[in-house]
Amino acid sequence: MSNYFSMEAFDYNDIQLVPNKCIIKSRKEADTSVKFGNRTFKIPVVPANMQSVINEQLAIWLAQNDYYYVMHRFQPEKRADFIKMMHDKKLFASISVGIKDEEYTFIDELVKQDLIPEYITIDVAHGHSDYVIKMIKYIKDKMPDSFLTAGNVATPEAVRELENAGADATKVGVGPGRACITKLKTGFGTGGWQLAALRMCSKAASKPIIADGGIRYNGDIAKSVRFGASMVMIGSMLAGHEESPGNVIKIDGKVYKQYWGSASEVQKGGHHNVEGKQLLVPYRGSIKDTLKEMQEDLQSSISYAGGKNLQSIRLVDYVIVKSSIMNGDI
Ligand SMILES: NC(=O)C1=CN([C@@H]2O[C@H](COP(=O)(O)OP(=O)(O)OC[C@H]3O[C@@H](n4cnc5c(N)ncnc54)[C@H](OP(=O)(O)O)[C@@H]3O)[C@@H](O)[C@H]2O)C=CC1
Ligand SMILES: Nc1nc2c(ncn2[C@@H]2O[C@H](COP(=O)(O)O)[C@@H](O)[C@H]2O)c(=O)[nH]1
Repeated sequence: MSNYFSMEAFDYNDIQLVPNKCIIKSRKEADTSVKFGNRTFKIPVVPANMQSVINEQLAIWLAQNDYYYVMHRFQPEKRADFIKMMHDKKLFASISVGIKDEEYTFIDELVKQDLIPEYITIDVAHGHSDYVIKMIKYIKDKMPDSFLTAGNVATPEAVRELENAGADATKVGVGPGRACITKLKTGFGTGGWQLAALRMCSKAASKPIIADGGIRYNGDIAKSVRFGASMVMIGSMLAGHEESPGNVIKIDGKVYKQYWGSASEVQKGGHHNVEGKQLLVPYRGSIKDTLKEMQEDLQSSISYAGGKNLQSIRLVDYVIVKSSIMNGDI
């Protein structure tokens, strides 16, 4: 049993990273690329595998442009064709699965048809579970060459157990999401201390971690990297784009897009075990520009870290400033 009472609880708002002497002439020299599985991606950012964030068209564009993506699992019958379509285009396939009985049949069917995705993500709310461990073992047995991420979890114990079961990466974050009401409805999760949870989990991890949920500013990506993330999963900040699946809504001359949680009533089509809500996020133009801006801001972060690549961010000092980083600015 871990003792969390003595743990320092802090979140993205509570931390500032401490600059080091700059060693590059231009921020353009800073390398933001990250290896995840067998591939190298432009930035350590992945749009959330939610139906309000990603669709097939966006997945194709992301894969074509060296961004990591994870397709959602909410149209299960389309997943086999999706893998085939991506492979026909010579692109990598990255899908999500759940843990219900029919998912075992789905994995068997993929193996039978020789449709092996390069990346698989086991995506459930409470990933520290024997049923997730069983699914990890099943997938690694049937598809040993697929890079398997499992989540979501909140503790070092969970990270270790999923890694030991065979997961190639774990996804950390229970309840910090913008569309999340898990923290309110169940009293559990990493809402308000996601960054501290990430720190704790990454100390225990021997494989990559995806930090999932709670990113509100581009600088939070660098903070996630500092505290051990190899990848950062983002929902709300990537949901308001031209390419995003949500409907456009206009109110008083302002333009928004719908963003809904994967455990919301909208997604589930019913009101049992609802742990998510729908909200509006401001329309932000093309996702291409937002991803480019994230890359440029990360290049600046690397420069402030006094290095040339993401590794330099992992080594910087930090200060806990307890919700005062806005300094009255907003
Ligand atoms: N990151 C986060 O904080 C959260 C994310 N989500 C997202 O919502 C989507 C739906 O998630 P989920 O409901 O897990 O998917 P599923 O509906 O596939 O449920 C997962 C399975 O685990 C069982 N289960 C047992 N305990 C729990 C529990 N506490 N929470 C959820 N399932 C449990 C479920 O059975 P039964 O339904 O009968 O209980 C079901 O068989 C996913 O995309 C998930 O990532 C949802 C909540 C939190
Ligand atoms: N508790 C819930 N969490 C959810 C739900 N749908 C998605 N999610 C998680 O949120 C992140 C995205 O977070 P954001 O802060 O960037 O918006 C996503 O990747 C999931 O892990 C939900 O219905 N309930």
